[in-house]
Formats: sequence, C-alpha cells, structure tokens
Amino acid sequence: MTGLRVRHRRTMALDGVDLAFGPGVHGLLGPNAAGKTSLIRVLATVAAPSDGRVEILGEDVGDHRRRGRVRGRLGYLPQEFGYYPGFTVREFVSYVAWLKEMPATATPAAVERAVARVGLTDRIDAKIRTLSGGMIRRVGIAQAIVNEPHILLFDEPTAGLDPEQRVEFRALLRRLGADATVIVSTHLVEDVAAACTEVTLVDAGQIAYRGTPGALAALGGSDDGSGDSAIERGFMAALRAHRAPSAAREVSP
Ligand SMILES: Nc1ncnc2c1ncn2[C@@H]1O[C@H](COP(=O)(O)OP(=O)(O)OP(=O)(O)O)[C@@H](O)[C@H]1O
Repeated sequence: MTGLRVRHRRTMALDGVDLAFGPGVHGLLGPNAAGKTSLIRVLATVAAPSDGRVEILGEDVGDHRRRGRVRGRLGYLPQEFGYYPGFTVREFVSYVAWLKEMPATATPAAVERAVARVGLTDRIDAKIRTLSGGMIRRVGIAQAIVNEPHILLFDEPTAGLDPEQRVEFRALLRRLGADATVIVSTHLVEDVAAACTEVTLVDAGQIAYRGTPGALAALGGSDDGSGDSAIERGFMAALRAHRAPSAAREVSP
C-alpha cells in the first residue's frame, strides 16, 4: 500500500502509510486508537481508504471486480465477528465457505479440516450458542482459514482465549505463516514475540517501527522498569522514539 489514508469523520486514523507484507506472520502492535483495525479493515476490503493505493495479491483493490477476486483468497477474523448462534459449527463454517464461493464438492472436507485445526472437532455439530467465548473465537478462526487463504487477517484473535489456547493459536499462526501472509493485530506483546516473523508498530496513524521481534526487544536495552520483558521495553522505547522525532532516527531499523 502506498500513501494510505483513512479518515473517520474528523479523525485521521491512518495518515500516509506505505507498507508491504510478504509471506510470514506479521504482528501489528500499537496502543489503543493507533489505527490497527482501520488498517486491517482496508486490507480485508471491507473499508475503502480515503486516499492512497492498495494492491493485494497483485490486484488493485480500488477496482470492484478485482476486489471480488481477492476476497476468495482472503481470510478475515474481525475484532467482533458476527455469527448465527443457532447454526452448528459445521453449518456456520460451511456457510462462510459458500460465501467465499468454494467448490461445493470440496467444502465438507475443508470445513472438517479447518475445525480440526482449531481443536473443535468434538463440538463440530454443537450449536454455536452452546459454546464458550474462547470456543466461539476458535470458530471465528476456523471460518477465516476454511478456504486456505493466501492472506489471513486476524484482529485481536487471542482475546478471550485461555493461556493454553493462546499457546496453541501461536503454533497455528506459525504453521499458517509458512505458506501465507498472516497479519495479526494484537495488544499482547508476548503473542508477537512468540509467533511473528516481523513486527509493525503503529502509533497515531503512522508506522512507528518495523523489524523483527528480536530487533524490537534489543531496542529495550537493560531493565529500566518500563516493561516486564525485553520486548515490552523495546515496544515502549520505539513508541517514545516515534513520539520524539529527533530520537527516532537513532533507533529506526
Ligand atoms: N467508525 C468510526 N467513526 C469515527 N472514528 C473512528 C471509527 N473507527 C475508528 N475511529 C477512530 O480512528 C482511530 C483509529 O481507530 P482504530 O480502531 O483503527 O484503532 P486500533 O489501533 O485498532 O485501536 P484498538 O487497539 O483500541 O482496537 C481512533 O481514534 C478511533 O476513535
């Protein structure tokens, strides 16, 4: 994307962002209101930018026909994902497969595979309303991956997952990132440290930092009390540097 701007009424949520993502797992980190969701919604083609150009899988998504082609190769888990509580897991994930225009013959096996990957096979015929919050989140992940997408967008995917499920989800992210471009927005710096190949730090609608989790952690230096782990301290240091422009040049990768 080049020159991306997203404006919500008077708020400039993203202000002239240039970014490119390749295969791997990319963590989008940033404080509240930084612009992470606005960025993911543009990439998911559910929101149009106010300005700039976005190309996904070689298609300019400003053109609606090209946007349609991209959607079948994309998986998206929004922060608040809509589902039908009366559907079973199998029915709901099959419905999403149908929306993505997957071939009907391939759908049943793809649904079972996606549900197995999130560890819900034993609840596949349960109605979604009978599941816990963490399980519903995993249904959201299953619907995002059912079409084996080339681009996967997860907005706060680990919210509501218990620690064991988070560990499993990070392992799934690493497996998915071997073939696809996976972009994960999160507040949880540990998720980034454990699962991501690259971190993009967003602050006040701009890119404050890009680098590997290791390089971000190295920015933190010694324990100065600004975070509980090296990567948290690196996150704080990168934010401080971005907010104090003269210092930024010293720590940019
Ligand atoms: N529909 C909207 N109408 C008005 N302002 C909006 C709208 N959506 C987002 N904003 C504003 O745009 C800015 C960026 O919001 P965005 O949701 O992209 O941030 P975020 O980094 O995802 O935040 P969080 O971590 O809190 O989810 C915020 O100031 C927010 O208040």
